[in-house]
Amino acid sequence: MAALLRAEGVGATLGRRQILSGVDFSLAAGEFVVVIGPNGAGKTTLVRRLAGLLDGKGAIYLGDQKAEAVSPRLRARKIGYLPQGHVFHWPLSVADVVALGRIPHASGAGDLGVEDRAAVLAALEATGTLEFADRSVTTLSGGERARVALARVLAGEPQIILADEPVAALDARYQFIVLDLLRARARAGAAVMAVLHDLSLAARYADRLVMMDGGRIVAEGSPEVVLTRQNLAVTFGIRAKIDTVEGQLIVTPQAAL
Ligand SMILES: Nc1ncnc2c1ncn2[C@@H]1O[C@H](COP(=O)(O)OP(=O)(O)OP(=O)(O)O)[C@@H](O)[C@H]1O
Repeated sequence: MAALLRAEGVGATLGRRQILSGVDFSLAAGEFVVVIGPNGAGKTTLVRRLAGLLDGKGAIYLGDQKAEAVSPRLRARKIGYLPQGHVFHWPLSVADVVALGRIPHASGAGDLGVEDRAAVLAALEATGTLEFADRSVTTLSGGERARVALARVLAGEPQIILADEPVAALDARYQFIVLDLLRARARAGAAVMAVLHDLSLAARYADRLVMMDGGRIVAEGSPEVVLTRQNLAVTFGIRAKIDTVEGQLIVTPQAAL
């Protein structure tokens, strides 16, 4: 299937450090790709580079157009970026925060139309945040805020979703709900990439896994191909038990090496 997002030989330098180098990556419509890697591997940097928030070597394409040739407004409509550990600084209501996700679609006056309101409501419902739609985001728990941040992204109905640790703050039930939601977006035709730390969840949800280390992609493919004892030892520095239970790969980290 044609890639909605493609990176060719991308790099990024932060401070004076080369953080990413020579990364080739693609994300097709209908695909759910999960990126894994140890702390400092460059996952967030890759997500930010793909989202157009960092410059660097290489090229990024949206469809067959270079990303920088696409207007910022259209880019914002196409790409939904969920940052890691998003912090809200303003005491806006949850409904208003989620409505911000419609800004790239707004008319000149910025008013919400019928479609906008429907998308906001659907995102609130899907993320279980409708029940506190009128509350200020600053009064919510960490997991509740994380779901509001996701709702804002979903409200924009982007073709491409780049989610950096979307379930890190969530309880076990909401981890499934949110990953089911992201997978459903992919099945409905979006191209979805998520960074996850839980390797069993990564295996369960990924159509394709991308393992990073030292700013590079070190393994890529099906969970069975990527999540080997050897790769987990070399890349994560862990000894792990790998089982298949009811067709699902389960990774149990056992010790740091
Ligand atoms: N502004 C900066 N200046 C120098 N180094 C930076 C800067 N920002 C990030 N880094 C470094 O770049 C490397 C990659 O960071 P990045 O946030 O992409 O890692 P990550 O894989 O997302 O890690 P984590 O799992 O901890 O979130 C890290 O070693 C980090 O310290």
